[in-house]
Amino acid sequence: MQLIDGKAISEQIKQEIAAEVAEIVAKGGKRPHLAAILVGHDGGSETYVANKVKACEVCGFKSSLIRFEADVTEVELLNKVKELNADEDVDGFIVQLPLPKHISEQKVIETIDYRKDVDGFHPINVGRMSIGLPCYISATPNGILELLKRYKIETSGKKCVVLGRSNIVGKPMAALMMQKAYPGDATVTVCHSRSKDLVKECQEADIIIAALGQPNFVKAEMVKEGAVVIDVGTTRVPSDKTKSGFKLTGDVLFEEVAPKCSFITPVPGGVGPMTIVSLMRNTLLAGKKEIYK
Ligand SMILES: Nc1nc(=O)c2c([nH]1)NC[C@@H]1CN(c3ccc(C(=O)N[C@@H](CCC(=O)O)C(=O)O)cc3)C=[N+]21
Ligand SMILES: [Mg+2]
Repeated sequence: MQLIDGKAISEQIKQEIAAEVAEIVAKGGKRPHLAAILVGHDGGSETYVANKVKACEVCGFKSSLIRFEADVTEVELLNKVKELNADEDVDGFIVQLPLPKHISEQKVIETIDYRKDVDGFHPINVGRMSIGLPCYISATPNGILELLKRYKIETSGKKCVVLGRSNIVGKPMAALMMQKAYPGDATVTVCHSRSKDLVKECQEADIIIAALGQPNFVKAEMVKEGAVVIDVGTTRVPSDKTKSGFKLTGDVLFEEVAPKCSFITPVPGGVGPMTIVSLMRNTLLAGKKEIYK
């Protein structure tokens, strides 16, 4: 069994990005600038956004954090999005999800200029991704592709089961794993809460990508000997054993599943850090205007 070290790879990629930024700046080019909008004080969102700001520092990016209280109106938030769309200094920006119930996430995403949508959530980027055109690919699926690549994991002709059908992970992940490329060329099955034979599908899978948000959902009996297991889950489960009072828990019952795997990602230290690094890479592309002018 080989542990996929997302943390180590993410550190390596950040150094690669930092070197490229240093070169750009030395030649008189512009330092990439990522802005993030954070609404409310959700613990998970606070941590993820703080990690993004830290990663910007390591990569040599400029970063701006814009905060709103949870009772911000949709109009106020949309106005800030429009302001960032028009701000020539900002190369890319994200609005951290989830948003409070009174705000339409879809409306916010569609208001972001797709040329600055470094999350890759705008329908133009999603559409371009699904037909293989240059675009911003959403960070978590892209981070997973990078892990498969760096560990030289074979995907062509493999049976890949994606658990979960969210717009930000499950759907794009399935589209990417079936594309004519490496990583890709897999036979993809998507399972979700209404699937009838989820256990059987998993048992037949060469690659399982678990993105349901249900802690410890994937058990040993669901996994074939020698399978590759990618765990996207990051649920904060209460725990009295940690200082923070919670334990970050994946969708895979790691202790039980790991011995059966050829490769597995841990939580934390697997997909999460790669998600952040993918966002950094998209921001670098935005700064260089490589995808859209
Ligand atoms: N607009 C938007 N873009 C996102 O990309 C986005 C989002 N909203 N909302 C929530 C999800 C989740 N997500 C994670 C980012 C980093 C870690 C991460 O850094 N995880 C660390 C540990 C973090 C910790 O200590 O809690 C790890 O797994 O090792 C996890 C999850 C981005 N998302
Ligand atoms: Mg789901």
